[in-house]
Amino acid sequence: MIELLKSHGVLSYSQNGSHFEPKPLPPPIPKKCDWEIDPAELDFSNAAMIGKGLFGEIVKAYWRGTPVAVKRMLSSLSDDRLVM
Ligand SMILES: Nc1ncnc2c1ncn2[C@@H]1O[C@H](COP(=O)(O)OP(=O)(O)OP(=O)(O)O)[C@@H](O)[C@H]1O
Repeated sequence: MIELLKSHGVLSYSQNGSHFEPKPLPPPIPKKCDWEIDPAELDFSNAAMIGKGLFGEIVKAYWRGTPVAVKRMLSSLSDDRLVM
């Protein structure tokens, strides 16, 4: 088992080289993902509704000049007590 863990790089030598120990965990993933956009960059000046679902409406807006579909939660559902 030790050999298997070593071969997968899960174990490494301790600092003084006397024994193997688990590798330190990588740093946590940052909260803001790189695919997350800043809502302030959405341009709704020529927005048009293009669809509606149970929880929200879909509007065509622009992000950095690119047309995008934005789902906006229905205001009737925006009360925290109703959001699951
Ligand atoms: N990316 C998109 N581009 C164009 N139209 C879209 C896009 N996403 C949704 N729509 C339109 O909006 C309608 C509703 O989409 P939505 O994702 O809200 O549906 P839903 O999954 O049924 O909704 P809900 O999860 O709120 O019940 C779609 O049927 C479609 O006509």
